[in-house]
Amino acid sequence: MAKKKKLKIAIQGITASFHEVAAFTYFTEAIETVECLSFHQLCESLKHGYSDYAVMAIENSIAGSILPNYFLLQDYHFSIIGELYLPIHMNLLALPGTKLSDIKTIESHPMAIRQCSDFLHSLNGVEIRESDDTALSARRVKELKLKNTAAIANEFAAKKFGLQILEKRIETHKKNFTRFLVLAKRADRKIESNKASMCFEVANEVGSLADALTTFKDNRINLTKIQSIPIIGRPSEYSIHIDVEWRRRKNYDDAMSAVMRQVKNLNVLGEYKKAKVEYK
Ligand SMILES: O=C(O)C(=O)C[C@]1(C(=O)O)C=C[C@@H](O)C=C1
Repeated sequence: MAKKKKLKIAIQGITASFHEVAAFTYFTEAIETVECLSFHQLCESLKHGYSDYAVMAIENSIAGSILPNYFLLQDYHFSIIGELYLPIHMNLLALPGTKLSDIKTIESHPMAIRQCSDFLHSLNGVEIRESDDTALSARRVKELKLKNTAAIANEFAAKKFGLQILEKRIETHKKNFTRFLVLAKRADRKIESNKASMCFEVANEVGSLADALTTFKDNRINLTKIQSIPIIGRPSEYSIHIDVEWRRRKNYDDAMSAVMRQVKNLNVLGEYKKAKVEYK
């Protein structure tokens, strides 16, 4: 029997990155990951068909929204077909035999650095360097035998690249999670959805945003996220991104047909199944 082809999933970062963990956690079928060293590259991979889906971090419970990714969602017109909340545990990794006092430089992905700011502020005289990916930083320490550099990454990266964990769980708050979106080129009509993401613009007038949000409230639609996104070239004007969830589909449909008349440039970015936040 012919072997079933594995789904190709674009991830930001390399093997053992948090994106790879997110991809293997979300998909139950056989997958292979397509490594991308930026979120822009990840979108290009999906756009040109080098991957079937993409997994994209969108917000973190310590570091907040990844604003550039909201722009990418608007620009690429992909469909959000799912989401995942992944618990994030950060570790400081170094070559075996290294002591914390040997470390002169710490490098990692900027979102990882922001999640460990309390720990990093407690160190003196250590240079913090941003990289494209947590796992890539770990691999660099190993491959270049960097004796005075440590990487912030997960425990899989420690194992994969043969590094020692110098400090465990250095995230500023132990209940730390990153929300990832699963993107496809087209919407999947088979998905039984109870959550949606959308963006729109409102007139710069008293109450225009409040009116639109009240429409959701009146239809018993729960707002789970609101993010304003600057409109480039129109200073002080914003596009509003919201995530909403519902119990009864009819409530959502009713709210949408009313909201459509209250806002401009309404763009539904995806309807999908809401994920649970499970702390470990
Ligand atoms: O560097 C990684 O390992 C990533 O997968 C990127 C990323 C991010 O973009 O937020 C993913 C999860 C964590 O929040 C830290 C970094």
